[in-house]
Amino acid sequence: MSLPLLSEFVILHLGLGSFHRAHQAVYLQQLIEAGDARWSLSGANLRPDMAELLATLRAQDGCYTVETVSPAGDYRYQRIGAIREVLPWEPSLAAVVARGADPRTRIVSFTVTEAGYYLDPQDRLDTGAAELAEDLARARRGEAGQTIYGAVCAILRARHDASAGPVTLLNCDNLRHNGRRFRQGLLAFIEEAGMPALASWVRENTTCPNAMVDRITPRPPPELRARVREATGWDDAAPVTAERFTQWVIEDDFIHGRPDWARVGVELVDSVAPYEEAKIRILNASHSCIAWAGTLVGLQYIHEGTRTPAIRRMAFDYVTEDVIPCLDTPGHPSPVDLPAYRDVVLERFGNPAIRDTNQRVAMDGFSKIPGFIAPTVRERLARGEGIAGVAVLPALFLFFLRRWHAGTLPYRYQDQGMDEAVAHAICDAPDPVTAMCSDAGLWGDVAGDLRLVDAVRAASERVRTFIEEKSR
Ligand SMILES: NC(=O)c1ccc[n+]([C@@H]2O[C@H](COP(=O)([O-])OP(=O)(O)OC[C@H]3O[C@@H](n4cnc5c(N)ncnc54)[C@H](O)[C@@H]3O)[C@@H](O)[C@H]2O)c1
Ligand SMILES: OC[C@@H](O)C(O)[C@H](O)CO
Repeated sequence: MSLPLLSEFVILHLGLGSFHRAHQAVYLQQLIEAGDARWSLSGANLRPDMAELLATLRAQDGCYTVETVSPAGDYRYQRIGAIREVLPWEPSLAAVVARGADPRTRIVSFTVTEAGYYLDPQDRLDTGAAELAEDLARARRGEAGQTIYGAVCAILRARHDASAGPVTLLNCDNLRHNGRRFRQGLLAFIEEAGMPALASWVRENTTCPNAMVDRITPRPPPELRARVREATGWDDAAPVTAERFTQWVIEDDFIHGRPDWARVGVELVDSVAPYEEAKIRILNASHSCIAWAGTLVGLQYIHEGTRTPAIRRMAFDYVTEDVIPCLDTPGHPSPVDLPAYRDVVLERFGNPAIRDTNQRVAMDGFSKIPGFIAPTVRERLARGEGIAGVAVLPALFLFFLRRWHAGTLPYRYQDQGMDEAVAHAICDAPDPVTAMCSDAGLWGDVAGDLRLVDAVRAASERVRTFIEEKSR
């Protein structure tokens, strides 16, 4: 297959959702505008869920507008042309594999959501998941798959066969130790597919830096197109909108070169751990807290919940009482000013111009509880400390889940990590609190711990009172 020339070096990105276009593509655009055009992006989706958007982007030569809005309500518009190639989706992923095996491709990056990694709390690959089982069967037949592992496995096999050289695999999802854990899952997938020689090659010829990514990027609302047209004169059919704030911290472990991202504000560090812990536990977990609580009292947007004192208090207390003492200890002070970080995060959430929906942020609770919330419970219990602050979050989720179970949520709840039979069984149990707190998929080694059960039960009373007061 002949492929068009993109640039000297290429980043192949898998998962062309809103976030990639508002974050990684913007950094590369800024670098290009600063005069360094050695790198460009090729973008693709592993699933057929964005066919229309991909077609639109192709029709626009990969160009689109990013709208950003500051907490003070200042709007700015930037045209992005860094995605120089948009690969159409096809079941074989042939063009994706070919681009991945192109020697110019030095980085394969991806955003496939937290639920796209199929790792259990012990970081074992959940080979029982239907999509993964299908992809393993495809890999054994020499075909590409539609999970990140099935796709990257096919790319690496083609790259190995073509002697195309080493490649960095860069995870841009909200996942703790996202590079290391992806690598663990990938190697397990390749071994399970019966390709030990490829696994050895991957160990030697790839790196997977951990990275922390941050920019609140809501689903593009219908009115965005008109706003962009009004502001820029361009009738862009694929714009995105995001907050002005942006951050990308990456461990500097690239095996075959990288863009000079430091020129445009990317932080290249030795260890991303303190940044990702602060982000996941303070930003992402509080975000879910506000989305679940807001939904329970009939709110539609994140800023509305953040500006509701009782909801803000739940998030503030959770961070202040339970998270900060975990992340900033006398032996290991955090390089992040955590109270200031908390305050900035709450200010960002309160931005009314972002209009981020509770529906988007509430999703994937069955992946977010183990990833964002359970570590705080585990660490505090191990140290004999109380968990009253953090217990409010699963208590909110349980009320939320029971609304889903009863069919009374105001929107469709999406949760790729949820086994619906398990979720219904939790809600139908004589004691749903005990049932939820005993779920090993949510809580790992603290599942069933009576201190967790008691704390969530007490927190549930606080949540019940909150809902009753708000509905009076
Ligand atoms: N939106 C944000 O504010 C934000 C900020 C930081 C990080 N992120 C990360 O980016 C992810 C995507 O966010 P978005 O706003 O682009 O969402 P989106 O809905 O616009 O796009 C989701 C993308 O993930 C793909 N995908 C979903 N499940 C998959 C799976 N199981 N396997 C393979 N591909 C899958 C979809 O095809 C699509 O390309 C988030 O889940 C998060 O990890 C998002
Ligand atoms: O908490 C939901 C996330 O998608 C969030 O918007 C993002 O992580 C902010 O960077």
